[in-house]
Formats: sequence, C-alpha cells, structure tokens
Amino acid sequence: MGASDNMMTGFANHFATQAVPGALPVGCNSPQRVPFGLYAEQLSGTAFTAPRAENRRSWLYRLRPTAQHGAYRPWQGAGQFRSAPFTDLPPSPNRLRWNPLPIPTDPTDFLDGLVTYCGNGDVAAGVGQGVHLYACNHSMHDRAFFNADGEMLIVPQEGAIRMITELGRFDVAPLQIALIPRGLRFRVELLEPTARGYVCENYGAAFRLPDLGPIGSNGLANPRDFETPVAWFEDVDAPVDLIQKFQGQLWSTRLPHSPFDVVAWHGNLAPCRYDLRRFNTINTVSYDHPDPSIFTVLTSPSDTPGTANCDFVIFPPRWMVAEDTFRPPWFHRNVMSEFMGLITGAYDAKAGGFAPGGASLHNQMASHGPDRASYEAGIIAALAPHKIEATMAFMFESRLPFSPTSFAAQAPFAQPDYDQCWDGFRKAQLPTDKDAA
Ligand SMILES: O=C(O)Cc1cc(O)ccc1O
Ligand SMILES: [Fe+2]
Repeated sequence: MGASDNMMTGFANHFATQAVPGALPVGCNSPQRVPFGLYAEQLSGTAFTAPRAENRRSWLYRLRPTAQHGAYRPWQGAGQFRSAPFTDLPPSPNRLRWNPLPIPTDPTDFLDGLVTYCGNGDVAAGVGQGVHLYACNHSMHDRAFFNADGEMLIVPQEGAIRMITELGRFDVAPLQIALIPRGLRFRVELLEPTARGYVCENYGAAFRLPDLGPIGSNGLANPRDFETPVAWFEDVDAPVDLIQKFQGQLWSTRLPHSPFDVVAWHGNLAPCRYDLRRFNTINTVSYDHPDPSIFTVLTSPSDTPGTANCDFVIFPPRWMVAEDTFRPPWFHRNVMSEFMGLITGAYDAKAGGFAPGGASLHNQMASHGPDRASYEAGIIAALAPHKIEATMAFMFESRLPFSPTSFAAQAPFAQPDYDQCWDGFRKAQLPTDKDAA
C-alpha cells in the first residue's frame, strides 16, 4: 500500500479513525479503561475555552503515554533553523532575492536541511512566523521532530516526501502542500534522492480557509479537497531521538520506542494535504488586475480583522482575459510584507532572476512590481485571451515586516544586484507646449 491511499476529506473536519478495530472509544473521550490498555491523550491546538468555531483538539489513543520520557537537553543540530525575533541584523527596507537553495552533498535530512531565511513577530508572543527553505538528500532515521512554537506549512518544490505523523502518514509532492499542527510529532522520508521546498512556520493563529464574501459559498480552495490521513502506527521498540523546538531553541530526548504509536484518534486537529492544482482560481473577466488576495489559499488571522498574520497566496495557471489592462502585477508599495517562492515555471512579474527554488522578499512599503523586461512586454502584449501555464508561484504575506537572518542576507546564493531589474525605465513624456499648440 502507498502511504497516501487512505485519506479522509474536509478541512478541519471532526474525524474519527482507528487502525485496529475496536481501538477507538465510543461515546466518550476518556473511559476508565481504554480498549486494549491504550492510553488516551488530548492534544490541544487552541485554548480549552476558545470559541467553538475556533476550537481545535484531538484525542489520541496510543501504546504508551507521551508523558513517559526523560528530560529534554539542548540539541545542537539543525544549526540554520532559527526563530524570531531576529535581531542579528537591523530589519532591512531593501528588496532581496535569492537564487535556488543549493541541494547539499553531505548526508542531510529534512531537519538538518532547514535554513531560515527570515521571520517576524516573536515565538514567545505567539505572533508572526519563521520562513524557511529545506534542501535534503536523506530521510529522517531514528529521529522525530515536533514544533512547540508553531504549525508548519510545508510547500515542496522538488522531490516528493512522505510525512510520517502521529495521526497517520501521507505523501506530498511538488504542487501539493502539507499542514502540520503545532506540537504534532513527525518525521520526513524522501521518496526521491533529493528534496527541496519552503516552510512557513506559523507562530500565530492556525491557518484556516479565508472567508469568501461576495464570491459565495464555493471557490478558491474548496474544503473537500483537503485530505487527512487515517490512523496508522508503528509498533517499534528501538531508540528514537525526539527533537522539539521550544521558544526558539532545539531540545532532544531519547525515547526507547517509536513516538508514532497512535492506534486510533478522533478530533479536528490533524495534519492535512492539499493539491494546489485543485484551487478554483477566480479573477477578472472584464478589466484591471485584482489584488492578489483573490488567490488566498489559507489565512492565519491576526487580532485586526482583515489584516493577516500570514496569508498563503498562490499564483496558479489561469486564463488572462482582461481588456485594456496591463496584465502582469502592477507596481505597488504594500503595507503588508511579501515573501515569495516559486515552485515551478516562470512568474509573470519577473522575466528573469526568480527561479524555482529561489525566493524574494519585499518588505512593508518597498517599491516593487514588474521588472523592466516584464513591464515592456506587458505594455505591448496583444490582449487576446492568454493562458498562463505550467507555473506555480506563492507568497507568504504578513502584516509584520520580515527580518532576514544574517545567514540568508550573506548567503552566496543571495542576489546582490536585485535592484537592477528595475533599472532603466524611460521617463514618461508629458506633452510640451508645442504639442498643445
Ligand atoms: O509582488 C508580487 O509579485 C505579488 C503580487 C502579485 C500581484 O498580482 C499583485 C500584487 C502583488 O503584491
Ligand atoms: Fe507585491
């Protein structure tokens, strides 16, 4: 069986699943004796008292209680995996862009291969996010990870990966995403020799589907296209290093057995997968270029309505039909801050320099938009219906400016000449008095 065969559908549904018949208690969460002597454990994703519509939690029934572990000790691995606040550099108003993150040649697993590019907010305040790329060539062996600091939105760019989680296992390939709840233990296995991708580590309110307003009751990412694995466990009594990130520091403890020992579970806090090709893209059929919020897949709200801690936005294949319109993204200065990545193909605002596996950062109020070549092509393009094909760019857009890590700012794959893509625009020519005469 492939690890992806058995998935349940719906975003944050109340699921119930058991890998062994009779393992899941019926009618109560915490019976005096759980079937087969399993241990019941509640995993909370929101405060107990969060409003019902927000409340996320699951009940896990496992071979041993997770409480049975020794002390965590500081762990020195994954040296480029960092957390906000980033104070190593002053936050920069400069536009930044990176070439693709190199794939390592030394044995490197997902955790070793995480490189933090930037972030904002503060893990302690539960606000903001860390933005990372991963590049790896090994599966995680004898090692599992959980993130006490936030949920992880994983965006593979190259190489399919298998997510082994406490609540089940599933495969994620480029053009799909995985969302791993805060605190959930997982390991990443490679299904191809190498893998690379992006991660938004969300310290804030959990990602959810955006409201649709006048769009109506369907469209954008439809809830039924999110998939959650059925219960799956491994009964392995061999040592495993369980690593966690807690308040920005990595810690580890050794367990004598696999932490993936959940035989049954129920609840609405669970990992999920979504195929970006299922996105129902909505756009203009008359004129002008709508704001990119029309492409929001998931949003992590902040305390200010409509002003996200993070929006996950994609730029998928789509028909462009707007009349009398400059069709690529316009020039703009945004009160929100924009980190972009490219999964495949080309992005319509950048004729060159923004490659799959690369990244760009346009912070609050940074002037940006089409590079000169894209601009010049855009103003003379024939405005027949045109399909943008074979591409998938995305943006993590945040109300908080992103501070780059010094590693990312100084990386050999950073592009020191990014500003030059906007050089050489000709000055507009106003009519002279002579023209008017
Ligand atoms: O800057 C970018 O490329 C992202 C973006 C795309 C778009 O179509 C409109 C605004 C915007 O910020
Ligand atoms: Fe932008």
